[in-house]
Amino acid sequence: MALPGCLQGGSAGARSRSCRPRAQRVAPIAPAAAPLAYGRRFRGPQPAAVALARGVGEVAEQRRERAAAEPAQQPAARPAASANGKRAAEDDRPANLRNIVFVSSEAAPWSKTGGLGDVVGSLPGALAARGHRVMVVVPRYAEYEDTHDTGVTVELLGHSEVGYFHRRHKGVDWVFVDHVSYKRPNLYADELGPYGDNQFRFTLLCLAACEAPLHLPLPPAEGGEPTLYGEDITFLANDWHGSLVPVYLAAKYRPHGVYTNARSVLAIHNPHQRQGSYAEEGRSVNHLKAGIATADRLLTVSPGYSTEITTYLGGWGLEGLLGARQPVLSGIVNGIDEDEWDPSTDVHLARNYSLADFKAGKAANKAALQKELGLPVDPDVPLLCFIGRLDFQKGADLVLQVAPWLMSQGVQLICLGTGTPDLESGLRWLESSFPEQARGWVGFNVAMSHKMTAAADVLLMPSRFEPCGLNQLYAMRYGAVPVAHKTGGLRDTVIDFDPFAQPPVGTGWTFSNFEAGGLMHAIGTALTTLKKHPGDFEGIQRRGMARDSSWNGAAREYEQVFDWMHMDPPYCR
Ligand SMILES: Nc1ncnc2c1ncn2[C@@H]1O[C@H](COP(=O)(O)OP(=O)(O)O[C@H]2O[C@H](CO)[C@@H](O)[C@H](O)[C@H]2O)[C@@H](O)[C@H]1O
Repeated sequence: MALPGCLQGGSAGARSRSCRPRAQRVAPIAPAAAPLAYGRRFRGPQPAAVALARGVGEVAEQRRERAAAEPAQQPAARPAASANGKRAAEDDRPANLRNIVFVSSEAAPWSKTGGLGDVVGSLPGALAARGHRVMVVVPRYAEYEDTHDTGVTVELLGHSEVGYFHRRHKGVDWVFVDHVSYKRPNLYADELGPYGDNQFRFTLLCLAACEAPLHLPLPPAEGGEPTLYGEDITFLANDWHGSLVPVYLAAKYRPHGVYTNARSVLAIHNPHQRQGSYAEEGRSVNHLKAGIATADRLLTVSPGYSTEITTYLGGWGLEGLLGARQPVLSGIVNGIDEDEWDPSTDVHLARNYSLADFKAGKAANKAALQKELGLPVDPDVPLLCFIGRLDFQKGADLVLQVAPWLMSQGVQLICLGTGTPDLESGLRWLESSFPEQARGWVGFNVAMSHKMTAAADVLLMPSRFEPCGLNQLYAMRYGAVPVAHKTGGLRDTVIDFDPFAQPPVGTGWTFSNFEAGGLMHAIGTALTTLKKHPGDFEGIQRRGMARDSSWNGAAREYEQVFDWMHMDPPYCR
């Protein structure tokens, strides 16, 4: 297949006029020598220079010879060992065990600005627990504790030398790419806007991730000598930051016989992200578009959103391309990190609780939060919370719009978020206008987000669009009832309460019209149910808490996508 037009004209990092870089551009692909021990470097005259001189074709030929002489470790032969000592149940073992490499700009707990960090912090562990060998490649934004320098460095994009730090945690190889451009106070932007070199920074990440399985000898989960992941890789690239992985596989590696058995999935968590100053206005290369055009499979984080994204209203200008690739576009609802978000063990809570004693547990957490924030301590006043980025997506403006009406309903409202200056000012206005009833916490505070989720009766999620949404999943697990806009993943995960169904069904309320009236109507119904039909409200809480939000089910669906993908030839050859 010819490479699509969006790739022609070069990328921010490679500035090549052609899709296929010349042989000398691929120097970092190391020759297939014996596996490298920790501490050996690619810099200097040896491997990189040798690879340069030989060209990638020769390197690939050597790999094949070596593979014939020493058959590579077959992932499928490994036992389903795991992360936290957990093992996939015997009847729930994946048909094919794979070498999976995540490429992401964030992974909690090391780096997180939102839901992407949560997902990449927890899904890899679930896949490792099912027996896969899993590596996650993320930037090394800071000096992370408990990571060690592998000593391996590779020179990429001309003169940019990256190093690799490593930690084995929850059965996963966490690999941190070290480069000076990642060492900034924030991940993507400062007060002047997105960093001007973001495209370079994440081009570098993609290349470093492509090189890691070839260069980085890591100890296998079951112990023993370090081995390379090799070439038989399932890449899982996330958002625009990882989008050049499929491009490089298609344009740089496969044409030279490297990664011919590798495949790539592009997971779209949020297409409405700024990658650089002008990128989204079409005046620059669009990495996400390039990834969509070249990945073997596409994923979004809910079935609902996978449909919305192919429409004019949800595609952010990419709906045509996404529509054309709809046959390979799947939607899988996120799971949650059940260790971090568990009310029975959560270290941030004033009192831990479970389904058995949730009413007393939530009452204790509500009182503690009211006291901490200087609100009147009152068990009977309904407590509504909002947590999220203060931007166009999350609909904080709608919450502020209905706030005066809400206050007249005799509730307490706590909002936590950070984002655009106007909405941050809005939170301050809320608190100063209604000091007896409202708090607006401007900032990113994980502990506070846990406390609020435990204390809340109702969690507001009036997102304009929402690929999946995690806060409503956390809320349900903590017995807070979501009131959400009926969009994307919120539509898929929040089931409207139906008091007439036998037995009653529902885990919250949604509203269809994105306007103040829609939100007020849904909140009004929730408050009436809470006050006048407490038994019904408790049933909603119980069903939410019992909902299965584990990653294991989602991991199974990911495996299905991987299996389909590996049955097909590469999309771009
Ligand atoms: N001020 C603050 N203080 C503390 N914690 C805060 C915070 N603001 C946000 N958070 C936390 O950040 C996470 C946000 O996750 P979401 O899924 O709701 O949104 P996000 O839009 O970032 O993610 C994108 O990717 C995810 C993952 O796929 C999709 O679910 C989502 O729809 C998509 O937009 C939650 O863990 C939340 O608690």
